[in-house]
Order: sequence, then structure tokens, then C-alpha cells
Amino acid sequence: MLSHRPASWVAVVPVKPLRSAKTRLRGAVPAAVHPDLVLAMARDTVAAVLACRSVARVVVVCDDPAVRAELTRLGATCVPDTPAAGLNAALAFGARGADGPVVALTADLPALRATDLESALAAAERAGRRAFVPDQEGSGTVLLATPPGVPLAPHFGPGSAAAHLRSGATRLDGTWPSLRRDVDTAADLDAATSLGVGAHTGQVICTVA
Ligand SMILES: Nc1nc2c(ncn2[C@@H]2O[C@H](COP(=O)(O)OP(=O)(O)OP(=O)(O)O)[C@@H](O)[C@H]2O)c(=O)[nH]1
Ligand SMILES: C=C(OP(=O)(O)O)C(=O)O
Repeated sequence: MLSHRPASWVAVVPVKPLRSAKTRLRGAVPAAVHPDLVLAMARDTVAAVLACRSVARVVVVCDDPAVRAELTRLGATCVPDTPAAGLNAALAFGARGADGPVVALTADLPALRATDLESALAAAERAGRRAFVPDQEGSGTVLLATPPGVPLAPHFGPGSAAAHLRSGATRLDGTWPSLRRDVDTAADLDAATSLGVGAHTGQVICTVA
């Protein structure tokens, strides 16, 4: 009997240059360590995505050479950003020409477990149409998925959960605590730490504790 093969997702992960990223998180660690923390969160996010059996390729959209070097080493493919075009343009660019279903994920998910992501991707595949996962608070978006040939049409930014719903995407309501825990503020970092962050983020937190 043939067993079901999960879809081969192309995952697109956008990362801002470290010097300008995660402004709301400033103060959570000393200023000199802030870029290390942002990079560590991106590394843990990408490592968890790469660990998903149903993900064929991770495309990182980023202009920062330090980020590109680290994430290429992990196994991601890095493509350049369009300066000043913003997050949604970066995601649309990263998704261009994908040869399978596409999933966009933010790079601030340091507690992400491959098992939660695998489960969310299976739910997205079952939905069979554009679908998104809201963040823990319910207002933002941590994941937007689209079947092959359907434009990603990302509406990330403030109030993106409502924007994705308005744009016709289906909301996926699984629990997936490690996926829904994005880190924008120091309080979010505490919450992610309580869930259990990945090794890179854990190491940065240890150095300042
Ligand atoms: N490539 C790229 N990535 C972006 C851009 N803007 C945001 N991102 C990434 O998108 C994800 C979600 O963005 P935010 O949570 O708003 O991150 P941020 O803009 O660094 O954070 P704040 O400065 O606190 O608003 C993060 O992984 C960011 O690095 C952009 O213009 N280009
Ligand atoms: C870009 C987003 O992230 P946040 O609102 O967490 O900055 C979003 O949720 O669409």
C-alpha cells in the first residue's frame, strides 16, 4: 500500500539587517548583544524549519552578510532583499518561481519545534487554499501558506491576522505553542524561554544571565 507523502514545501523566511531589526526587543539584553540575539533567533527558527521532513527548501530573504553566511551554513538558500521595499515585498520575492507549496514564516520563532510546524503544515495542506496561523495574541501572523500556483499575497505587518482573513485566507486554529510564540518584546522573550528556546538563543541568553 502507498503511504501518504507530505508535501514538499518551499519555506520563505525574511530577515532584516541585524542593525535595524527587532527594535521593540531593545533592552531585553545589553545593546552590544542585541544583534547576536536577533541572529540567534533566526538561526533557531531556520534550524527548526530545516528539520521538517515536509520542507524541501528554505529561502531566506536578507541583505545582511552576517545573517546570510550563518543561515547558508545551516542549509538555507539566501536571496537578496529589495532595499526599502519592506517585509511583504521581500516575502513575495522569496516565493517567486517556487516549484511547490509555499510557506512564509517570520524569523523570530526561537522556541519553534519541527513537530508543531509539521502539524501546522499538514493542516494547511488539508485546507487546500491560502491559510495562516495567527500569533499567540491573535493579532499578528507567524505563518502564511499557499498551495502550488496560488500567489502568496502576504499582508504581514500590524493587524496582519485580520488582514489575512480579509484577503480570503483561512485561519488555522491549532494550538502549536512553539510556532505561535513570536518574539517582539522582552516579555515575549521570557515567554519563549519558558517554552524552551533553541540552542543558539539559549546560548545568548546564558551569556547575559
Ligand atoms: N527581508 C526583510 N525582512 C523583514 C523586513 N521587515 C521585517 N522583516 C522580518 O520579518 C519578520 C517579522 O518582522 P517584525 O516582527 O516586525 O520584526 P522587526 O521589524 O525586526 O521588529 P521591530 O523593529 O520591533 O518592528 C522578522 O523576521 C524580520 O526580520 C524587510 O523589510 N525585509
Ligand atoms: C510582521 C508581523 O509581526 P509582528 O506584528 O509580530 O511584528 C505580523 O504579525 O504580521
